[in-house]
Amino acid sequence: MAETPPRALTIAGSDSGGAAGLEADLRAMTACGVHGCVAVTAVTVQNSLGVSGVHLVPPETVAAQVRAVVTDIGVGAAKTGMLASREIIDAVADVVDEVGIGRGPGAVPFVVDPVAASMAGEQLLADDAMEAIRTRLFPRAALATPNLDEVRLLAGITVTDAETAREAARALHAMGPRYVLVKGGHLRGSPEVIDLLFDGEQTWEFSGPRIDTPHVHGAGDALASATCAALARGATVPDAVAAAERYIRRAVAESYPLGAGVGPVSPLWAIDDALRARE
Ligand SMILES: Nc1ncnc2c1ncn2[C@@H]1O[C@H](COP(=O)(O)OP(=O)(O)O)[C@@H](O)[C@H]1O
Ligand SMILES: Cc1ncc(COP(=O)(O)OP(=O)(O)O)c(N)n1
Repeated sequence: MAETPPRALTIAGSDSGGAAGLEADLRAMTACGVHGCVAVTAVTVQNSLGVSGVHLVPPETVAAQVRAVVTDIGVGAAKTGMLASREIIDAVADVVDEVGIGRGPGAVPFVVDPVAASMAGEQLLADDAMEAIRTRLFPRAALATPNLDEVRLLAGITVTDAETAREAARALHAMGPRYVLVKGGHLRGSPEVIDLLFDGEQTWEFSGPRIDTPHVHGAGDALASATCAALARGATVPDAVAAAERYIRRAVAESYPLGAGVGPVSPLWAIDDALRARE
């Protein structure tokens, strides 16, 4: 019998196409050496062409899943993905306080990925829920990981270059997260992708050439989950983000077509490496 591995929890929606959402989260956590647990918030009807339906899980069921996982299995870190509604965000904020996820003494780190829209622009978060992310989740977060569309919705800042990215990181940090990672994937004209981590004083820049692929579905989910996994293994936030950045670059480089639209990044690229080595 093997030892129990580190555990992490994703509080997220399901993507029937298996590219983003909790399906991407679990694959990324597995690839990063962590047993992933799930609190499902919503079932989406989704494929490579977009989202055509959303069915919400009752808020009390979302909270009950978190309680069931943490009180029995225990987790070293948790993350959010699609939270869908204000009511679910309120239930999550309450239950993470109850079970010791967040910022109190001895609390396990909480990564808030403020998922607001799908890659095709379909809304994944109700209009009145943005304010709840700002006021109820950000103050509990060790790390917030907005993409540039979410930066605009949350902070009202359109990022076009390094200076506006720094301005956005400062504005978002003032809303409460201990660290903010402004993800640069959506700055499509730029030959480099630059992600900026900020803790209120220090800035870390993670940059690399933009990989030429249209298939980036699930990139943000995999990045936040790899960070959450590294936190569950005991890394600091800057070290966890650095490890996740190395991981996501390779996942984007190994992305593949799937269906007629946008295909996924490859969270399990290390398995492909292992299989190739065995051939
Ligand atoms: N074309 C790309 N080349 C290299 N890295 C990328 C590319 N697209 C995305 N990434 C990486 O994936 C991360 C998440 O992608 P992004 O599109 O910014 O967020 P989301 O998937 O949440 O919309 C980026 O911050 C970046 O590190
Ligand atoms: C169920 C579900 N959750 C999250 C997303 C968004 O995924 P993300 O990796 O943040 O971004 P895109 O891949 O959509 O750019 C989703 N589509 N579905």
